Amino acid sequence: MSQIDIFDTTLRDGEQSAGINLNTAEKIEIARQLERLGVTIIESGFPASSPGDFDAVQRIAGTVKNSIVTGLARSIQSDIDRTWEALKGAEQPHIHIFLATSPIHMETKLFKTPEQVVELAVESVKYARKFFPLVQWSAEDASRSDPEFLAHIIRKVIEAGATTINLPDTVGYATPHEYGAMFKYMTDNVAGIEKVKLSAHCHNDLGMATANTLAAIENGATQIEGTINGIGERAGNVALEEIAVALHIRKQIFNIETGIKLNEIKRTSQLVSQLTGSLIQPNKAVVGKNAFAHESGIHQDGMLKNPLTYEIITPELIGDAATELVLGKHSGRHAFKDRAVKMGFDLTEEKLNKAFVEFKKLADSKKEIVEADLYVLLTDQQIHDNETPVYKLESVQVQYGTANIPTATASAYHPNGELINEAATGAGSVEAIFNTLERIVEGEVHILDYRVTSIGKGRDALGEAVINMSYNGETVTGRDVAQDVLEATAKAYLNAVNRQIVQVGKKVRIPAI
Ligand SMILES: CC(=O)SCCNC(=O)CCNC(=O)[C@H](O)C(C)(C)COP(=O)(O)OP(=O)(O)OC[C@H]1O[C@@H](n2cnc3c(N)ncnc32)[C@H](O)[C@@H]1OP(=O)(O)O
Ligand SMILES: CC(C)C(=O)C(=O)O
Repeated sequence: MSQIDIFDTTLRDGEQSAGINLNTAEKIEIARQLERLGVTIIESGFPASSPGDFDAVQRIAGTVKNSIVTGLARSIQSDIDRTWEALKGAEQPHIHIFLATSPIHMETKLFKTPEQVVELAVESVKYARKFFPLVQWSAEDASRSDPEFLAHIIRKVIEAGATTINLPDTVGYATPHEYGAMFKYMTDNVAGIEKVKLSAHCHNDLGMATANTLAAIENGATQIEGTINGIGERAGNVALEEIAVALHIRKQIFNIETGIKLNEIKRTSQLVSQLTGSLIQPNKAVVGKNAFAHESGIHQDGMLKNPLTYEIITPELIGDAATELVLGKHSGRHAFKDRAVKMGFDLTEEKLNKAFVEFKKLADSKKEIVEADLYVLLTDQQIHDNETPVYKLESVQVQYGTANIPTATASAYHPNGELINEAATGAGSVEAIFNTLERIVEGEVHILDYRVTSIGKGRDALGEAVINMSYNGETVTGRDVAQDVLEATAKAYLNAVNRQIVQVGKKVRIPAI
């Protein structure tokens, strides 16, 4: 198995993302985690660009011991001098010098002829080698450069002392075939290229950064540059976690070792997201919130029977929590039953089926069913006894306005099967409901306690009502949930009454909720 180097540029190209600005302390924290992750090189900034970047690069070089620390510089002596100032205390001083080689950049940005560009590249590499044992030279916009010219300038900078040659797809323009072909062309046509490291640096403008990087590896790249979570200029850089995991999962194809501690990936990703304030899209490969979440019934059934049916990466591999079978409208009975059993419910098939029907109804109106929702649903099934007739709420309606007296109307089936309609007023909507239901229910009710809370998070969280009452001299508690707290209140009221009726009917004690 051969080894490739991982060059992390989260703190340089990653920080070039619009809206990201890390201070020195944050950069040091990320650098320490990158070191733990096992990256070979940390590009910690562009020392000549600002005093803040200079400070961060210098301090990271003094802190990190197990990864090489580098800084970016233009092909300008003062940039190189500044980088040396920042990095001279590093264990293995390394500089990254770049110069554009594509016609469009040379002509319209640098205003230089190809010959002038070669001369400048050679001069700057020679100058840098006076100080730095390790000099990486990047041909900015390599993928839009003329291959013959690129091969020529690479020969010259290798002669001048470059120890790494980087061929960036600066604007994310190349296709995997083209990018791989460029590496092959350089390996075939530049004598001595095997003596230096050959690096890939891909941007994601067309969503091909990962594929391009893998194509470079297949065609001779020995170093990969990228960022954590794929942050970076415009659409970002290649996400290093994707490369590391792809090389691991498909090792039969690549036969490559990266030195990355895969189980540090999740932690690194979260730290970078937190400190940069750059959120990770939920469906992001490897580190997205949904990367290990299975929502549909057929997938969940497969996962329960054999996880390999739908899971090519385990969350444990990258240091993430366990796989999640998210219960929602696409879930099936197998996943539902599995969760009920894990939650400690031991229901008959019939009751599970009934709960499943209720679950599907609820899932139609709620994005995600959380355990608290399930708890209520399954508990209801556990206590519900079809043989004892009970009260059943048909409908409830409340009229409320600051200028009106709150009035509730309700219809409910009496245990004898009769549909009863009643209305009453109250000091508020809840009292109006209580007063209305008191007219429907036979017997004496005294409300002892009442509370409402929300179940789950977000706007579509369910409302839960819990009512503790004395009914016909016995203390009972009723609980229910609904999208609306007033509906939950009416149901909880009748549930409390029904629990007493069922207890009396069965002559058994039902445990308190
Ligand atoms: C592909 C990449 O990601 S390259 C890295 C990009 N990163 C950054 O630019 C972040 C940090 N940059 C900065 O803080 C500033 O741009 C600085 C401090 C580096 C330079 O600022 P300024 O001196 O005001 O120049 P400005 O950024 O406006 O223009 C860049 C100049 O560098 C020149 N230049 C660009 N690349 C190179 C290079 N590799 N070598 C030499 N000169 C270069 C440009 O031609 C332009 O020169 P000009 O002023 O003669 O026209
Ligand atoms: C400086 C170089 C390597 C770069 O960031 C790019 O070309 O994208």
